[in-house]
Amino acid sequence: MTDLSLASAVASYAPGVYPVNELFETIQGEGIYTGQPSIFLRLQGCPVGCPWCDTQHTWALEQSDAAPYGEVIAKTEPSPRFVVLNAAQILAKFHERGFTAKHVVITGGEPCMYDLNPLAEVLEAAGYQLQIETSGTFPIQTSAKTWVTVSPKLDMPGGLHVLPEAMARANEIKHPIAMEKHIEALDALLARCPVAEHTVIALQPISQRPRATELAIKTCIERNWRLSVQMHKYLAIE
Ligand SMILES: C[S@@+](CC[C@H](N)C(=O)[O-])C[C@H]1O[C@@H](n2cnc3c(N)ncnc32)[C@H](O)[C@@H]1O
Ligand SMILES: Nc1nc2[nH]cc(C(=O)O)c2c(=O)[nH]1
Ligand code: SF4
Ligand SMILES: [Mg+2]
Repeated sequence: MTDLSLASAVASYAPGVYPVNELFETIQGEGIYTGQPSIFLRLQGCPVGCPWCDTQHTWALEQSDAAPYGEVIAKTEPSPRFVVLNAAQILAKFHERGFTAKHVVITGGEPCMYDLNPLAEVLEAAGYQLQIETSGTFPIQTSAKTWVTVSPKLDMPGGLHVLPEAMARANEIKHPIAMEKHIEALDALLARCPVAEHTVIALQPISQRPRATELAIKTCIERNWRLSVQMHKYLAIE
């Protein structure tokens, strides 16, 4: 799928309407909210193309993958099938499914391809707290209260750039790393795009690789940064 056809597929959704690849309740496994019971809403579509991405099934947004809600929630394997839901329908599904978490993680795919304000308005009015997981390559359209986790993507095939305003808005930077050069790239990004004083910085080893994990631990101790280890993968949960 070309970036242009992805962009026009995204633009075909009215504000407040979202293609949902997954909707489930689990424990947040990454970043500062690790351990927090959370509802995960995974939106379809991403043009960034990280070669090690663990959700490559969310990249394409093909109309032929639109599916009924029942099929999407019954998935047992990752697939690009998605259901189109509006904000009120998403909230209704939370109630119907008996979810008890009050923390909602909006991820993807790249959720910031969509205007998340209508969703934030509905969910916050119902007492939910929002967190978004984003690459920082699209303008962040969400409520002021949303916890924004930016996982910067540098030199990825999508050729997109991290936006200075995304870095400035971030409550948390969660940088995936495997090699020393990824830390150097983060240093250069932080010099070019400053973050707020309270912004938490975390390193996340790519795919549990032992050398990446060792490097992340060492660097976090040296810099007084946080370590994020994708706890759900160690626990083999969703
Ligand atoms: C799948 S992405 C979706 C949200 C958004 N596109 C982004 O990249 O932040 C969610 C998080 O998983 C991280 N991630 C994806 N694949 C990973 C991997 N193989 N190892 C470590 N982190 C990974 C991303 O960096 C991001 O922090
Ligand atoms: N448990 C769990 N925690 C997560 N934190 C971020 C995730 C993501 O895919 O964005 C994720 C995920 O897929 N599962
Ligand atoms: S930006 Fe996120 S969803 Fe897109 S390819 Fe990279 S890790 Fe995967
Ligand atoms: Mg994940």
